[in-house]
Amino acid sequence: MSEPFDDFYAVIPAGGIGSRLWPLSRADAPKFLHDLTGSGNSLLRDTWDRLEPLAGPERISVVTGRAHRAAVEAELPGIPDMNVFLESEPRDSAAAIGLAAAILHRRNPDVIIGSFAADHVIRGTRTFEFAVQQAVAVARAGYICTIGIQPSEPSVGFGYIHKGDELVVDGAPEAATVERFVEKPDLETAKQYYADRSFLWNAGMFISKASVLLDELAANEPELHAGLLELAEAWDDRERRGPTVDRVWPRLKKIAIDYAVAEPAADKGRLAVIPGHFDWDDVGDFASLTKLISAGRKNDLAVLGPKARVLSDAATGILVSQTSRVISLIGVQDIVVVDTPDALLVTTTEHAQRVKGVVESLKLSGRGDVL
Ligand SMILES: Nc1nc2c(ncn2[C@@H]2O[C@H](COP(=O)(O)OP(=O)(O)O[C@H]3O[C@H](CO)[C@@H](O)[C@H](O)[C@@H]3O)[C@@H](O)[C@H]2O)c(=O)[nH]1
Repeated sequence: MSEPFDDFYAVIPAGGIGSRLWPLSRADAPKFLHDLTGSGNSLLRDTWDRLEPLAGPERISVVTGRAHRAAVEAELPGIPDMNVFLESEPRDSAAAIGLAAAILHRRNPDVIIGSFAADHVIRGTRTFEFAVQQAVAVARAGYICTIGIQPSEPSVGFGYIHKGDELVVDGAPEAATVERFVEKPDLETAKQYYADRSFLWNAGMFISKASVLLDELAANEPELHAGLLELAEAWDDRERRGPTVDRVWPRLKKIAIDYAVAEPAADKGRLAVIPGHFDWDDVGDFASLTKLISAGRKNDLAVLGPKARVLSDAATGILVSQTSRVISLIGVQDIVVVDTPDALLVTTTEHAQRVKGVVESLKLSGRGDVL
């Protein structure tokens, strides 16, 4: 186990709904609260357990919606109350991570923060810890450090990091500069990046001094930055926190950290990268969930659900069951069936990315009750 660094705080933004995993993932049961690996733990709990050796329970904070407070505290009984930052509504990742940066910076101006998505699957504890330790060293040198994963396909669901020259930083032998950061390119561009081994996927982790992240936000999104400082100033005063959140939070710009910070920081030479040699999966849709559960056994049907009752004959793909209904699948390939008490999804792994479109349509047609 590695030594904790006294000035390092881990931040877990836990707010994404994971709409490509609907109807498994819902507004009131988002992806990070599910056990998708069969470990017996939610993804959020696994994230906490991964970070604890690096930051210790006193220095891990979670940014989440007010509605998820009880569920988060039940998953993480060791989290101190002052480390739970509650939003009144989702305002995307720049606001969520920026809020934690602003509060923690106000409490300690020298703090280094690392943000780690709440809903990823990572295997390889030692290599993960080594990557984060290097990233903290790079952050101490004044950079915003990302962790990059060698792409295994031309995905359009990730940010791409164009790795530059070696960056000489003590304690970070694998550090490199970043030439460019491109958030979610189109397919043609993704294919070019995939063919070029110097592009890495952004694993959704950003490690920097809180002050450096806030300076970048101030330069690129001054109104968002001003709102975050106002919130941080009132945060530790119990009387003022609630009214300030109600007034300021809903006005904050909705923008992802990748656009608000990573892309512009790369253009200014302030972004760095450490390659991650661990197994990483963001389990963003049912195609990746199928791969994860079937662990390479392509001729089997992957099944998720404690009460699943399935009869399958020559079927491949995935069945997710939250009911006790008997489901039989015969001679269907790469099928995705998700059976819940009030919604049923049937698609194929090839079309898994399009589930997000169903969620959008349901929103527009006023069927928020099944989201
Ligand atoms: N608290 C809170 N957290 C949020 C919110 N919106 C997003 N998050 C959290 O921020 C993290 C990333 O947000 P996503 O919205 O899931 O991002 P993405 O589309 O998957 O893309 C990001 O991650 C990819 C890797 O999975 C990256 O490749 C990509 O560049 C980007 O960073 C997740 O932990 C998510 O829970 C919010 O409003 N509130």
